Amino acid sequence: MIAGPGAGKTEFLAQRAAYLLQTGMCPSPRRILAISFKRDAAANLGRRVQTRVPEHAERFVSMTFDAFTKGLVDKFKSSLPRDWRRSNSYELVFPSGREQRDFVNYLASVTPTALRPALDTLPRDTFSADVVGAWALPFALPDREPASASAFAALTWWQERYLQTGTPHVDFVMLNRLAELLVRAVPHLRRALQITYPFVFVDEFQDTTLAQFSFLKSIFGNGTAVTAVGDRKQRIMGFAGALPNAFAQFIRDFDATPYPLSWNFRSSQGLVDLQHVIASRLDPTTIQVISRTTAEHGHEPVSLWTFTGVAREADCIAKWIADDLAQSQRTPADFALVARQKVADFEARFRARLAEHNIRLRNDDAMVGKMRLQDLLKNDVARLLLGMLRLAAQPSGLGSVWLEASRTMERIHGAAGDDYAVRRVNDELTQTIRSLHKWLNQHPVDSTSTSDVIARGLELVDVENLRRHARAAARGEDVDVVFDAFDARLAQVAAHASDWAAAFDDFESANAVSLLTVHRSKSLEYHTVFFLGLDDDQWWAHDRDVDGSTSTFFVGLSRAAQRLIFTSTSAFARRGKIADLYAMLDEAGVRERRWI
Ligand SMILES: Nc1ncnc2c1ncn2[C@@H]1O[C@H](COP(=O)(O)OP(=O)(O)OP(=O)(O)O)[C@@H](O)[C@H]1O
Repeated sequence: MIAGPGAGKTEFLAQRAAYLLQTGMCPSPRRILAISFKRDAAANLGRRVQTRVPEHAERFVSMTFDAFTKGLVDKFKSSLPRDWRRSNSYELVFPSGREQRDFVNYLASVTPTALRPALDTLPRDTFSADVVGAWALPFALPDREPASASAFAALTWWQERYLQTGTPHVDFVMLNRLAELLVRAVPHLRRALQITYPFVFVDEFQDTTLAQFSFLKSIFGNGTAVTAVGDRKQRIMGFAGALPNAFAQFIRDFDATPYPLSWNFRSSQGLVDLQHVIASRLDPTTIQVISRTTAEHGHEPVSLWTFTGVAREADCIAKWIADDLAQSQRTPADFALVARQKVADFEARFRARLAEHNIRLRNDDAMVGKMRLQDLLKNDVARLLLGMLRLAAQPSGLGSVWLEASRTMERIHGAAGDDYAVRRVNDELTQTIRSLHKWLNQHPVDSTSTSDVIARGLELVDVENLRRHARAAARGEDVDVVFDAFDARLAQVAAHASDWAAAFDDFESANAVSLLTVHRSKSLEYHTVFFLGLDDDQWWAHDRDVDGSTSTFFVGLSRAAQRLIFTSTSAFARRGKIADLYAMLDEAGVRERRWI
């Protein structure tokens, strides 16, 4: 399914899942495996299916590519061919672009003379994705040096990081390669996966890397119904090794039939017209999409606001949002501040200015412990813990929080569909919340450590059961990382809160203006989007990869449903590196408003 933003690709996957599960086309105990690139996208899709068919949600497994491959390796690593088996547990690492470049430089000193000239052809910035990711691990280590420079380079990478004595260091590309080797080396495992998952969905397929593609093909290339959805124009992971044209390769290798969609259910027509100008630049064959959303009266769909300085920008926008909220039914969560990459540059200023109007800001990109806030807030286990704490601190008026917590508990205890078990789980939840309520009353926010709160909450639920559930729901994800991140976030908000109810409310900041990068905004939507910083500072790397950068521009601007406002504080932006982006806005007739 190849279609533009807002066409309903994710919604289509949720509907297809409900259809396959309800009609028995995917009969119990078989499951659907849905693979996404972002944890948040995996959680969104899982939730959409949960809402539609709660009685079958158990059989819809939605996770990220990385969690799936890591889960396989963690569970079956003892079945790896002998040369690749390691007795030490590994350390997960994330090689930076610089490490990869340094490694390619280092190769020159160890590569046999005959292969040296070919070293220059190896990609430096995407070495891990393109070279290590492309090399299929042989069952046994070769006893002679590989004949090609890329195979030699990949093997050397494995030797330095994984095969030598000591703690092995692996990144997600290496985990992917190990998982691929596993399913090749253990036919029973491949067969078990194929039987368990007769249907596989892959969202955002345009961002698939070579390693992910070949892994998918190794397991599900034969006999499994694989549905890939995405939009070539939203390919924004080129820097991380996304295939140049994953769809063409998919159509060829999986013998797939492509279907286009030509509606946009998200954005009003004025926004769709702007999107068409940029889409046509990215793909001249793009068809004109029709908006299926009614434009609300009184809005200018797109505009460009320029300011004399950053303080003025934050001031005006905060006041404008406050006025808009006062005159409408909208809430702060209808607004997003999106930036190319450096959102931290905006955070303090906008937080302070919005606070003057009693409006909260939530930085979805902020790191809490080892997680991004957005991922933490979408995590099932974190949501359950937070839900229980919120219910304990504020026993009435949180019906939807109760419903979500009780549904999660039912899933954890495998109670869904069994009336007696459901009642028992709900009784237990009520008891837990009562007990927590008492405890919180005796331990005020200003004199209690947040880790004690978490420990108390976990004491009351069956924590081992919770761990098992978390492992099954998102294989490969470490629950302790979630607990640490939870603690970090709670400590952050508790420091300024007058009581626990306020702290837990602040934790989620559900009713806040979101601040996030374009990458984090992927697949999300907001009534009004401010696309901040249309200047060389945010877009400094535009000329290095104009297509990738224009796709990023496209992803960011297509999050808006009714209003999109670009902003700039630089008088030279129009004539700088992103002059071509400004030219597209001019072509689309976007009007500039100068805030003096
Ligand atoms: N058939 C439909 N009828 C009505 N609304 C729909 C339909 N399909 C999708 N929507 C709504 O349109 C919006 C966009 O849908 P969705 O998120 O599935 O789009 P997408 O194609 O995945 O977008 P993107 O590529 O931008 O992430 C959502 O609010 C969704 O609920």
